[in-house]
Amino acid sequence: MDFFQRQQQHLFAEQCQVADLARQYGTPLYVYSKATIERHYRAFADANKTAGLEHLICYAVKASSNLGILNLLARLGSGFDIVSGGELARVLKAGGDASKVVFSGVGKTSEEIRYALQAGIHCFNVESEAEIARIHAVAEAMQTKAPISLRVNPDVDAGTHPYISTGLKDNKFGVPISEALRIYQLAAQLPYLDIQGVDCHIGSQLTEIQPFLDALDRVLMLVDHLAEHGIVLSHIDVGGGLGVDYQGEQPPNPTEYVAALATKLQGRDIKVVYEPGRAIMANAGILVTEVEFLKTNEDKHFAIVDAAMNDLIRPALYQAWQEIIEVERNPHTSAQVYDVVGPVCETGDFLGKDRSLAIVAGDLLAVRSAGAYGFTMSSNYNSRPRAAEVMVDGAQSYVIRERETFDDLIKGEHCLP
Ligand SMILES: Cc1ncc(COP(=O)(O)O)c(C=O)c1O
Ligand SMILES: N[C@@H](CCCC[NH3+])C(=O)O
Repeated sequence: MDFFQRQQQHLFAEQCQVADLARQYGTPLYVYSKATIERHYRAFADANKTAGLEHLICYAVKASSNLGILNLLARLGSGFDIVSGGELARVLKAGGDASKVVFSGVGKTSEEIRYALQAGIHCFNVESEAEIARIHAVAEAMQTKAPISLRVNPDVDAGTHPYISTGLKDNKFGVPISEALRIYQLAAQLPYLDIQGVDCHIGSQLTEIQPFLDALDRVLMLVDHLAEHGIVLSHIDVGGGLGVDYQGEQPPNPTEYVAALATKLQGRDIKVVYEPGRAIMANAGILVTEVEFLKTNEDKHFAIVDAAMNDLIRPALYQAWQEIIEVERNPHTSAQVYDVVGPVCETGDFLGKDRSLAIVAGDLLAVRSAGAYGFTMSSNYNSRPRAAEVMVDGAQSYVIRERETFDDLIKGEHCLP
């Protein structure tokens, strides 16, 4: 039975053999499905059209920033949510439209602000008063107006992992919603700023709709309050955060999510901006790895694989659970419970614990739901070259990032003279 037949949710529609890809491109290997990315993006876009909402979908580049993926999304009409000058460079290189870019993040440098203004982005999502002053100063020096939204913190519990919750008052993101009117009034006085909207992102991997709706209620109250004070906004950025099924979670799908927001937005003449990352990419990608050795210490069985925490850090960092399955069923062995670990010198280097797998050395495993915050969070720790990335398109596959070589690892470094 092959990998795709075993996919219960048919996330990869292509009839392409993962084992063939692993043989062709080597492991560890990130494999993405073009059809799945397109389907997920269109689910957001179509739901907005159905609801009759004026909208802009700004894919969160941090989820997966490969040029091939950005290019695919740009061709579908997507905008982009960026958090650095580097992400803007990627978007532009991939053919993204700068006028559909929103720039989030608490620590934008003057250089990044200048670059974004030169490119002509849609909006800066401003996260503090100090940042307002900085953006204004850069815009003034360039004799231009900077489009801004204020990221407000509605103090809503997203009910997600504390490391990926962003909308509580003790998180570093945004300004307290109670301070927003004063800060908008301050910004309205500054001649080189152009107030466009309001922004709110309460966290990632949300599996319930209610926190989104609670946050939107608070933001809408602010929008009305601002209008009473003569500050009329042209968009509401609802952020990203829609969760996915890693381990049987049942988050609303993009259609249900957009429909629920739309009920609150009915009758309002305001554009909605979305910043989805995970919902588009997580279940459009897998990480393929080969079993190097099987090892038993006392009662514990380990499958030592050639991918590690440097390739996929989510299990180590957030105790995240991602399904691990055999790429091909091995008829010559029976299932055993393993910790699936990498070669990195850290006890926390695991991809999964207590997984029942029927494997021998040389077999291939696939870590599912690895398309978001997988490759983008990878590193060269332990001087390990980063994996290749491949896009599957029907029966075709394309390398969208080549595997790093040992030489790549030492480029730009110098011994002492
Ligand atoms: C400001 C902002 N927008 C969008 C996203 C994308 O979130 P997600 O991948 O959960 O959709 C994030 C990450 O949490 C974020 O911080
Ligand atoms: N990196 C996180 C999500 C962070 C979202 C960024 N604000 C994850 O893998 O779940």
